[in-house]
Amino acid sequence: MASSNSQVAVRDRLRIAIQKNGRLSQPARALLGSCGLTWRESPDHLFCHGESAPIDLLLVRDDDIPGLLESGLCDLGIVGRNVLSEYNERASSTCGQVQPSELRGLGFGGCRLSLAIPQAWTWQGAGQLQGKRIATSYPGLLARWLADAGVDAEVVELSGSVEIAPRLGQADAGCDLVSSGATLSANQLKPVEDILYSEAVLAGRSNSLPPVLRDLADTLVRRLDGVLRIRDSKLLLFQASRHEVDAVVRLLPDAEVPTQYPLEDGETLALQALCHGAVTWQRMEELKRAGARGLMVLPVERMLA
Ligand SMILES: Nc1ncnc2c1ncn2[C@@H]1O[C@H](COP(=O)(O)OP(=O)(O)OP(=O)(O)O)[C@@H](O)[C@H]1O
Ligand SMILES: O=P(O)(O)OC[C@H]1O[C@H](OP(=O)(O)OP(=O)(O)O)[C@H](O)[C@@H]1O
Ligand SMILES: [Mg+2]
Repeated sequence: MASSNSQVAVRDRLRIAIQKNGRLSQPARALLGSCGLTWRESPDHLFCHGESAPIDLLLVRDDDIPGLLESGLCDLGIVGRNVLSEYNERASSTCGQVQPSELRGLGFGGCRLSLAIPQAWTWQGAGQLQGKRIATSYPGLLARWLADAGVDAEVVELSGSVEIAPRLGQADAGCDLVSSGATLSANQLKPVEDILYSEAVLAGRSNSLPPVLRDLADTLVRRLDGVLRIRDSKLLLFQASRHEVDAVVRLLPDAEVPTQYPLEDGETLALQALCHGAVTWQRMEELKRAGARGLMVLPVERMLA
């Protein structure tokens, strides 16, 4: 994609690209929404004007996001690590501008890029692939893995339905995304090596934005950090006698240091702790046995560090 740094210089609104239709579309929108962003809705359009902040949304094919970032037409993007890594793997062999990099893992869209062989084969290691044909939509990442393993194999590039290639005789093995493994087993394949662990990531060109856009991007990333940090967090409120507090706090290794207030009797403390792990009924009962009283578990809506 051609360079367009001049367009970056004149823009004063941040642009963030997300997938238009697909697995990452809704979770990406929801995540940005929980950062306080709203847009003028236009379901059939590819550009949504930001209302709550000068941050506009671009709705595109996920494969196009790294290129939009590299060209400067877009400032941030939400895309699978698999797509970003493949783009950078290919770009590194051609050289060019500042490549987009991963700024944050976002905790959804989890899957693996795995090498899969016919179920009838017994896996004996990478050497078994010497001289074989491997179908994939990720030729850059696969070629890198093969080179690292010292294996000379033919990479057969397909844009989709990779799992059917061995059945059709188009390839001997495949390399594709795996989540439940159902698609592989439906095609009589089995995963033998994981090449990449992927999830949706926030991507951008760090340190290359003009000041106005960088301030907007920094604000958004700070909000995002707050949202990600509390996503599975709960606020625990309880009381405990002074001599039992240590025993209760030992049961909260995933909590931040609790805030403590002495009550009037001088013996009881009121405590509040931000807990980052699951607070199940069983866990509450253990806390109660250790001396916690009046336990309350509250959702955390927002947090700004
Ligand atoms: N089975 C899966 N389970 C979980 N996440 C997946 C799975 N398959 C893909 N993903 C993740 O979701 C991303 C988007 O997948 P999707 O199938 O919607 O992409 P696509 O068909 O390439 O869409 P587009 O039309 O935008 O090009 C993938 O790049 C990957 O990061
Ligand atoms: O391990 P599983 O849970 O079966 O998931 C893996 C499948 O999911 C993705 O395909 P998708 O369903 O998105 O179809 P597409 O590649 O044609 O878009 C991926 O390309 C695999 O084929
Ligand atoms: Mg795609």
